Amino acid sequence: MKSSGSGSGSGSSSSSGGARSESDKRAAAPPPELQLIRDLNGIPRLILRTNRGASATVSLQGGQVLSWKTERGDELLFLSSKAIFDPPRAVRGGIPICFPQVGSRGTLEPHGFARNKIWFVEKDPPPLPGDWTGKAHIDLVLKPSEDDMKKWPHSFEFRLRVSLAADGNLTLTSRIRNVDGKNFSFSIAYHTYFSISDISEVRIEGLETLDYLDNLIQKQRFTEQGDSLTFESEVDRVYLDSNNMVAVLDHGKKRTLVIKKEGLPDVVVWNPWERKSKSIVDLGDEEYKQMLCVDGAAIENPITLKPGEEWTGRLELSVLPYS
Ligand SMILES: O=P(O)(O)OC[C@H]1O[C@H](O)[C@H](O)[C@@H](O)[C@@H]1O
Repeated sequence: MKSSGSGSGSGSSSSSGGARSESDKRAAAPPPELQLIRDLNGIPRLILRTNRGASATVSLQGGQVLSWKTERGDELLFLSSKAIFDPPRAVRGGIPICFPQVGSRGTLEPHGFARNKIWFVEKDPPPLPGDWTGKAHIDLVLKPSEDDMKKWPHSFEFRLRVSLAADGNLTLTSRIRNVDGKNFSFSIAYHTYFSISDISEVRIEGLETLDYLDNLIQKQRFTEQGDSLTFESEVDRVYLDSNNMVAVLDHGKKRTLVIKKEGLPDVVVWNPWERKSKSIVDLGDEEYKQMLCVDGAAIENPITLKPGEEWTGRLELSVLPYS
């Protein structure tokens, strides 16, 4: 577990009385903090905070991000008011990690077992290339149990770094390593539940003209025709081979959630709408209006790793004022 500081603070000594610039104030502020709390079931949760007050909460149950707040305290992720905190069940909301299977495309439980496992904090993970200066982060790791190996007989190490930049951007970096003697293949999704004003007030940009598999029509393939995606009924689709940037424009909340992704060609879009919501015990009947799942994923073409190989995938979430 680590909390990286905000850099060398270069320039912070230049103010000699008078009004200090924003960057001076930030450089002088204490470094980002990492706080440990426990939920009602004793499962540890870690809270990352930036100097300016943005925060993210990560549970060791599932390695699941449960909350992501701006510096003004606005929650950007949806968490159901009916959420059930009863391990090993994944919590309805936040960002569950679907691995090594997404949905029911395979023989495992829906969305695979990673979201139902307790992950461990890793104090000294192998170095991760890239510039992490100024980002508070934690490193988690999941390795298969004997039970997991019975269901999915492949030895892997799944490292997840959750980091929060000084500007509040949230990044989830996954590294999955094959430590087995034979190849294996997997699918993955960051099943991101965004908090929205109202489903009638949002649209998604960045999926226009793409092919998608419609989970509601036997995974049949269609091509998106519209300018941007709006919602009038249940949607459960896997958009294929998308650009590395997708945006959720929320007219009601006057903000745009931006999803940048690497190594994750597909995008799942899910809203259960009224009828399905009523059948989901840990979702309020009307809560479908306040949530929209937009997941960076690798589904259509599962990722294959040879012995010793490692795959990296990254999701970066940010929020902009709506224009
Ligand atoms: O209820 P869960 O197992 O968490 O799944 C919730 C939803 O996740 C994804 O978005 C799938 O595409 C949906 O088919 C599924 O209903």
